[in-house]
Parts: sequence; C-alpha cells; structure tokens
Amino acid sequence: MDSFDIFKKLSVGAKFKKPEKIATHPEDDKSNAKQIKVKAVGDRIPEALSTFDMMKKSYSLSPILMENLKNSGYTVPTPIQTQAIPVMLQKRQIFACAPTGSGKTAAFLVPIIHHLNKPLNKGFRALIVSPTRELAKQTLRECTRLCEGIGLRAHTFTKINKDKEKFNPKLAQKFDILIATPNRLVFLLQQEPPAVELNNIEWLIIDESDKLFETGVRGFRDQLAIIYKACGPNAKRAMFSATYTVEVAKWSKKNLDGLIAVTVGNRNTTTTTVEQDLVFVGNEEGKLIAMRDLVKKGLSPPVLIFLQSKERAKELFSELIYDGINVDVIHADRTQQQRDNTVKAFREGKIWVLICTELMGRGIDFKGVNLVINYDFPSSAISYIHRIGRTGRAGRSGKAVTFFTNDDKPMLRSIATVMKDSGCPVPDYMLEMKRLHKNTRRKLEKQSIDRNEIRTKPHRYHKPNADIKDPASSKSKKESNDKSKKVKVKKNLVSIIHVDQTSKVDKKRKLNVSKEHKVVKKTKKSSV
Ligand SMILES: Nc1ncnc2c1ncn2[C@@H]1O[C@H](COP(=O)(O)OP(=O)(O)OP(=O)(O)O)[C@@H](O)[C@H]1O
Repeated sequence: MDSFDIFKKLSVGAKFKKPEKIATHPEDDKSNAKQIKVKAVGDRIPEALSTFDMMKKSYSLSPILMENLKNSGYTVPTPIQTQAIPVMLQKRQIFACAPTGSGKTAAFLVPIIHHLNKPLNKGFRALIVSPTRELAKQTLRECTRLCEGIGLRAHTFTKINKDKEKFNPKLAQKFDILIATPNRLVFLLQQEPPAVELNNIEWLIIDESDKLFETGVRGFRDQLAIIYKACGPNAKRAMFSATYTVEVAKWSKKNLDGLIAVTVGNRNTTTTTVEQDLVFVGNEEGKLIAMRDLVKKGLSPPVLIFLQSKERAKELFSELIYDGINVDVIHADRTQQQRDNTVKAFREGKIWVLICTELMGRGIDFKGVNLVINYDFPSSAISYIHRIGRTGRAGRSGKAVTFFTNDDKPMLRSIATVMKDSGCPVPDYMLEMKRLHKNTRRKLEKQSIDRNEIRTKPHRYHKPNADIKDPASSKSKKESNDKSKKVKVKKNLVSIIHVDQTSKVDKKRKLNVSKEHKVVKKTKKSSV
C-alpha cells in the first residue's frame, strides 16, 4: 500500500465525477448550446444574435471587424455574446452575468469598437476597468487583435512612476480605449494637474464588477466612485461578471437608466465542463502528501495551484521546486516584470505548474489549463467559481481538485452547494451541514485561516541526535533513493518522513530557491 492509499483509507472525504458535459460554446455542440438559458430583463430587449452575420445586416458592423472576429476563431457567438452584443450595439446600459470562460470580453469589446468607429485624436473615449494588471493586459491583447486595421488604439498603464512622469492628457490623444486597474487610474486622476482625463469617455465597462464593488482593504468601491465622477454623467455603463451579487444588481437597477440585465445559465454556478473533486486531507501535512501523490500519478500540464496568501505560495513553491517540478510562482511580492515573465512563460508552456494566489483567480484566460488545484480551500463560493473557472474555458473540458481539512468545514457547505447547483453529485452530509448566518459567513470570508507552514517535516518521533538508519539502505541504491520518503501511520495520523535527507534537503533548497523566491517565515498577515 503506498502513501496515498493509506491516506485515502484514513480520509473520510469523497471524490466525485460529474455525470455529463454541456458545451458552453455553440460550435462544440450545437444541440447543447441551445439548452443554455439566456435570460434578459428590461424594456424593449433587442433581438438576440443567432450568427455574427446578423450584426452586419442589422447594425452595419464594419467588414474589418467581422474579419477580425473570424481571424480570432470566433465563428458563432457564445450565449452571452448573442444577447449582450445587440444590447450594447443599441447603446443600452447592461448588467451581464455569464459563466467563466464564456466570451464576455468580446461581448463588450465588439460593440465599443463598433461605436468608436475610427480614431478621432481626442483621447480616451472608452474605459475598461479591470481588477488586476494581468487581466488588463490580457484585455488589451484581445482589444488590439479586434481593432486591427480599424486604426483604434488601446492603452494600459505600465510602471507607476513612469506614468507619473510621462503620461499626460496630450499623450493620451493618440489613444481611444483605456484599460486600467482602479488603483493606477485613481493615482493618475489625483495628480495635480490630473495625468489622465476622462471627460470624453462614452463607454465605461466594469469587468469583474462584483469584485470591484467589494468594500475592503483595497477600497475598490471608493476608487470606482472617483472614476465614475471623472467620466461624467453621459458615459454609458456596462457591468460584466461571472458571479452575481445582489449588491451590484441593485446598484445597477437604481443607477443605470434603461438597464437590461442579461444572465446566462444559473446564477453563481461553475462552468459545466469542469469535473470537480473534493478531497479531505486531514491536515496540512496531508495536503503535501496529496499534492505529491497527484504529481506521482502524473499531472497533465498546464496546472494552476491556488493558495490563500503569498507567504504560503512561496512555501509551496520551495517544496515543489525541490521535487524537481517545472514550477513557478506568481504573487503580489514579485515585480511587474517578474509577473509578466511568469505569465508569458506559462502561456508558452515553458512552465508547467503555476502556483498563484487570488491575484490570478479572476478573468485570466490561459488556454487549455487542464487542472486547477485548490491547495488552500477558497474563502468563498464566489472565489471557488472564479478559481476553477481558469480551466474548462471556451467549451473545453477541465478538472478541479479542492483539498480540505477540518479547519475548512465551516465553509464546506457553500462550496458543496455550488458543486451541486452545477450538476455535480455531493454527499448529503455536506449539504446538511449547518448553514452559516450571513454575517458569520461574511466574517469568515474576510479572515484567512491560520494554517501551519507548508514544509516537509522530519518525523515527530525522530530523536534529534539518534543514528537513524534508512530502512531502505539494505536495498539497491536506486531503490533506496526512490524510497527516501517513508510513511508511518500512528493513531490516525499520516506523516511523511525524509528519513536521512533532512539537512541535505535544506541545503539543496537554499541552492535551488533564488533570492526573490526565498521563503518568508509564516506570518499571520495574509495577502495575495
Ligand atoms: N465566439 C467565440 N467563439 C470561440 N471562442 C471564443 C468566442 N468568444 C470568446 N472566445 C474565447 O473564449 C475564451 C474565454 O473568453 P473570455 O476570456 O472573454 O471569457 P470570460 O467570460 O471573460 O471569462 P472570465 O469570467 O473567467 O473572465 C477566450 O480564449 C476567447 O478567445
């Protein structure tokens, strides 16, 4: 019996497979696509598109834009595109909610490119607000592709000091579309005189709108208020997200005239093309065992691993790099250049496993991610939906594995409910667990769990100066190397022992882990 067999025996958790797949993209399965419910609420709802060609006839979309869509490989509109595009082409304000990886970016880019039509040299006329710089850069790439041959130019800010020195409204004249994070934009708006002007904005798109409406440390909400004010009252607004919050829905209804609300599928469910497993791992040590077992069984890259904080991401990185895995890590402590390089290398397949924090949870479109591992349990159902939405995109299939320990049990019910609502069978006991009061849940969502350091530990029964013999020493050298990790089970605890390697491990780790990746000793502070 190997380590994972023992671990599985002790585990009371379950592994579940989704029974069926439903394609989210019409081209993958035309019959299934028709079953996806697209709901639109509002007055005078425009007719939904059944083909992209309808835009040419009904809205005189430029042949170049049509060609750019085709060159992007977009032959049939996705469900959200069928309804959101005509709504925006008719200059109506929209609140749109559609699953992860379902083509929301093109759903707002196509209408704004159509409305802006051609460069006017009067500065930014459309603004797209994204919660992270990585997402802003990705949207810029898609925008640039769709604007090819049209002459419209999109811009996103780079280094903050450089922007302060160099960026000014005159420079902005040659651009038409601005894609920015709220932090950076507000910083530039608050320069004296403002380094950026938004008085010509005709369209304001809030991507990941529920994230940007969150109140909290980063104060996105307050920043949005400053941005709205700078755009003036005539800018049309569009809110897009994969997850629905009552707050954003209510705000939109109250503040956006002539609003049309478009929802695709059931609210706050995961995409149906992702097979989802929940695995009970007992404790932190169990997580490393489970992780190593997944590696041993053979991971199919690209793989994304989510952790709750940058400190923990660094810790896991230093473990996995020692295991010889082609892995890198991305978090807020790395410089922009390092973050960009890592994203690029992962996109190009040079890195197979990417360890990340919530920073990469929203919007990022890595094509063909096969597996998402929630090493640390997500703090909310919303976070779960976005994290596992990095796989199973654009109708592809994917897999998500979520580890949980006893510490995660209070939030287990909400994740299990999302899984059930998405069509995954989950054991009744999880759904029957006590429902948390709204306030308690919110409080838990904001606090991150204080977890033990991620570190392969010498066995607890190991006497410091004892002359420990490798049980494998009598076997062949190769066997001995392979079996340097031994598992001992005592009183329902699973521990993994590096019998004779502890000091070597530390030395090698120091050599392998570059300065920028050095493990920061566990602090209670948790951030991405
Ligand atoms: N009509 C289409 N046909 C085929 N592929 C498409 C179409 N529209 C978009 N895509 C592709 O689908 C993928 C997901 O699109 P996108 O990133 O816009 O998803 P999203 O809905 O914004 O996801 P998230 O909620 O995670 O941000 C992208 O790779 C995009 O190129």
